[in-house]
Amino acid sequence: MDPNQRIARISAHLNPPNLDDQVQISLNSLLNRVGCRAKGGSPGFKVAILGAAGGIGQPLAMLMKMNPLVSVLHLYDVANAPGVTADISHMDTSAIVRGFLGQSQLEEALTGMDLVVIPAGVPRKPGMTRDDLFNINAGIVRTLSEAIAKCCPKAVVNIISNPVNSTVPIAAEVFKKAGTFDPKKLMGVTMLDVVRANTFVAEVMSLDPREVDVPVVGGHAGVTILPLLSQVKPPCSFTQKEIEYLTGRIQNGGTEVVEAKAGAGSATLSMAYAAVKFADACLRGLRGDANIVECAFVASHVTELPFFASKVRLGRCGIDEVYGLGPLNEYERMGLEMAKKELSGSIEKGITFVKK
Ligand SMILES: NC(=O)c1ccc[n+]([C@@H]2O[C@H](COP(=O)([O-])OP(=O)(O)OC[C@H]3O[C@@H](n4cnc5c(N)ncnc54)[C@H](O)[C@@H]3O)[C@@H](O)[C@H]2O)c1
Ligand SMILES: O=C(O)C[C@H](O)C(=O)O
Repeated sequence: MDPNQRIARISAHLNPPNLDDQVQISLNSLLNRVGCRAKGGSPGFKVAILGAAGGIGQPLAMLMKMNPLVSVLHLYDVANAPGVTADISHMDTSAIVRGFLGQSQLEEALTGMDLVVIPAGVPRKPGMTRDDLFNINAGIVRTLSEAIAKCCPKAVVNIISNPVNSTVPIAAEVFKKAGTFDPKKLMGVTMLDVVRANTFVAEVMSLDPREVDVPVVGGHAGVTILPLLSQVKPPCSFTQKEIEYLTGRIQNGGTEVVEAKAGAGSATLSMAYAAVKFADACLRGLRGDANIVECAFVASHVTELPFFASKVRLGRCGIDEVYGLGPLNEYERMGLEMAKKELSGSIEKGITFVKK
């Protein structure tokens, strides 16, 4: 198709001829006011990465710069943000990149953002649990969330910093205090568990990992990571030995990388890949694409706990629907009880940290 014809077709889609200008403007301002994106809004999204100079932040920034849905990319860190920004900004893709260094530039980094991705914080070393990171990362996530509440309260927020089972409740509590909490906008990123589960199941079943879809629910630490192998697509039948091997490997995927890196940090490259996969799903949802379904750790009524990871449908306002768990087998029901027990303490710890 001739490029001019293509532009005309796209703009007709963004601005349907049956809406007169005044109606379109009112619709846009109404949707903006409730924190949703309108048809006819900017074709690109503004994305900030907080912790952009870190092990995850750098490859994540590179992959986001390659994403055609991103028009503006803000890279914030307390160290080395200018260097990473200069480097990434030379890539010949369309997103405009700006760097922000240190607390004094945090508010500028956040103003006007549609999506904020947070990989700021310290990673594990061998022998540590994710909860051992709480003392340092809880404060970092609280500070960053306070700035989000002030500067871009309608942004979708993707939290990567560990322990996710506590940092998401921390962010929620900060937003509640500020009066800006919208459960549709806050998501803990558990996509790496799904990415790992797809890979390991594909290995066992000799499938192409791109064709495998494993729901992983619960949370993001040890036994709270609950792969639902009875719901794998395409349908697979596993032996009990395979189920135990796969469940253990998926739950310990993070530790496998921490030990292999032997003190040099935790998963960064696979995490950047997973973070971009999830961020891209959020952006496609904001754009209005249909049927965008991914797993994430979110405010939830799926169990008695206030937060839980399950499949969610992403849309123009963030999360449009949180799905239930579907039918579980006996092994998964036992796993669910163990997951809930541990999750409950981690969620409470996050909430108490902000309330105290
Ligand atoms: N959700 C997941 O699946 C998942 C996967 C891997 C890692 N993680 C977590 O992501 C976090 C980051 O891991 P990493 O390997 O990139 O660590 P890293 O140490 O390589 O990078 C962290 C970055 O955060 C920056 N930072 C520290 N304090 C900050 C602040 N107050 N504001 C902004 N930036 C700040 C640091 O300067 C650094 O550049 C860790 O907590 C890790 O456990 C989560
Ligand atoms: O394991 C870690 O500490 C990092 C991350 O949560 C992971 O799952 O790789």
